[in-house]
Amino acid sequence: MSRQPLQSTSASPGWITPRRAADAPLASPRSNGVLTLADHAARSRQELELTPVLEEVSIQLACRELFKSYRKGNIGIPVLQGISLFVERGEFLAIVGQSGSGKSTLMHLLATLDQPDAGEIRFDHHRIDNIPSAARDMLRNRHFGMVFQFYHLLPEMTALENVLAPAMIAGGVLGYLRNRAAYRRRAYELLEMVGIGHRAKHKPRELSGGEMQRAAVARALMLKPKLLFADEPTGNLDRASGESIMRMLAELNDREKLTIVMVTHDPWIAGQADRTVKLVEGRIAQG
Ligand SMILES: Nc1ncnc2c1ncn2[C@@H]1O[C@H](COP(=O)(O)OP(=O)(O)OP(=O)(O)O)[C@@H](O)[C@H]1O
Repeated sequence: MSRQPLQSTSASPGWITPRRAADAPLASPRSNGVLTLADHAARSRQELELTPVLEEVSIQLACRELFKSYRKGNIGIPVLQGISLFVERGEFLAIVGQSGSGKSTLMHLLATLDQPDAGEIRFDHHRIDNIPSAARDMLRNRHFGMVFQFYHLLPEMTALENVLAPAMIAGGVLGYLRNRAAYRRRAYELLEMVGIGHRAKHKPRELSGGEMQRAAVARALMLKPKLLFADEPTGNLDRASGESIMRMLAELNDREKLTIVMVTHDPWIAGQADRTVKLVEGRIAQG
């Protein structure tokens, strides 16, 4: 993929602030000392000027020198030890490594489900590791799709309702009700697209593993994400179901140019991606 220089006028994504970042005073704390979302966006722009390596427009997600430890009593268990990587727009990246090497931890940080101890993460050139948790929630809801090994579908909801859930969260009850017909149409279309339209009214316990993962993919696509994170998406499936989920992801990447970051320990699954990054004991393996 060709790289182009950054256009520093790139628009601020809607999840940061309804105000344009360029309009905000540069990183000025409010009188009560609390930074607003606009301040965070502006600060990101300031820092951007100091970090040319992350400025290329083709780079959608990047992290630099990420460290993460877990605490067990008084003992810190280092898991990530200085991870730097980037993901280009439209790229399909696989993160591989042995069990315990830190793959899921890294993906959780990149997807803002957890925060690093040190280092930075940028999405569309904006810092996302240090923004308030409400902004992180909004970012995930509006711009990230997530697919997990164990599906994480809500058990009391039908497949259709699970697919609709991100729209309900994004718009609140009123927003959802206002656009209910359009949302339901899209949810049905997505269930058809992933091949389980006939299971729309079924609850997760009435679906096979492969069907649950298809419903999870449809849910992840509901709000047209810019980036899809998939953590061992085939890890709980038999070979045939796993291959068909992978064909679906590869097609989304090919046709829709959807950026995908996938964690897997399976070499065949990783082979479906454009590029592979290998973790060894919390570091990126060289070569
Ligand atoms: N919440 C936690 N508290 C303490 N330790 C944790 C926690 N989550 C993960 N770990 C530890 O961090 C290390 C990395 O875990 P992680 O799940 O990121 O590895 P992984 O490469 O995804 O492994 P797998 O392929 O088995 O899922 C492991 O040693 C794990 O035990």
